[in-house]
Amino acid sequence: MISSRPHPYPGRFITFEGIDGAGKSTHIDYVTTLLETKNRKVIVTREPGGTGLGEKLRELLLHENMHPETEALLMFAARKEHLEQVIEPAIKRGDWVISDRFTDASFAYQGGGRGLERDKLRQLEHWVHPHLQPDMTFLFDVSPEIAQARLKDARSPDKFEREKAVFFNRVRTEYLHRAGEFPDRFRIIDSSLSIKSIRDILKELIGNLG
Ligand SMILES: Nc1ncnc2c1ncn2[C@@H]1O[C@H](COP(=O)(O)OP(=O)(O)OP(=O)(O)O)[C@@H](O)[C@H]1O
Ligand SMILES: Cc1cn([C@H]2C[C@H](O)[C@@H](COP(=O)(O)O)O2)c(=O)[nH]c1=O
Repeated sequence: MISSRPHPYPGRFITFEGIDGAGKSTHIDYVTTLLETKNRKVIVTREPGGTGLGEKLRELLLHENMHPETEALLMFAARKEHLEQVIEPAIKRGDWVISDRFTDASFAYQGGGRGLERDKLRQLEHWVHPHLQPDMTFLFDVSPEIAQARLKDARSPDKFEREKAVFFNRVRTEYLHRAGEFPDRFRIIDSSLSIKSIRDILKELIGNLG
């Protein structure tokens, strides 16, 4: 059972989620600047990654084929390091942590995309962070067709980005399912809107976070 309080610390933990190319990175920069103008100390990080070991695991995860359960276990292994070394120390100090992806991505990609049972992922979630959840999760929701058109020519695709639209439709559906399970935490952003419209929405939502 996951605790109803997100965590006991004075800082804030905000996560950005969505299918590849949904626009997370574009808006992380904007939200960081917004928070810094309010004199918040902001730590921007990402998953998989965020630590020395996590970045090594990211290389394997994004480029090597492996069994879906191996993929899930390595995602959570990287997450444990990330929590211990970066996320928890920062929010204990009172800083604001913005992470480009967290556990919802494992439910969406390894669960929805690869077909792993939710129950197995819940067990890993409970093992790795039983008493910590993000304060707020922005889900950038957009069709795989729009996202893939945006990513086209941006960079050479990794293992996930080479997946077909049918995979990303399953990932998107699982993200929306997760948002339905945790409506207090999730804010769903229509990522087909213009960058300017999304910024206006984010400004209002961040303002409400205190
Ligand atoms: N609302 C938007 N309208 C039009 N283009 C956008 C919008 N948001 C982002 N883009 C463009 O789409 C591309 C992908 O955006 P971005 O890198 O932010 O996505 P991402 O979700 O972080 O992707 P990934 O998960 O693969 O890292 C970029 O070229 C960005 O400028
Ligand atoms: C945390 C996490 C990530 N993934 C996937 C999702 C993306 O395709 C890549 C990360 O690339 P990005 O450009 O930094 O978004 O990893 C995953 O499958 N499961 C996870 O738990």
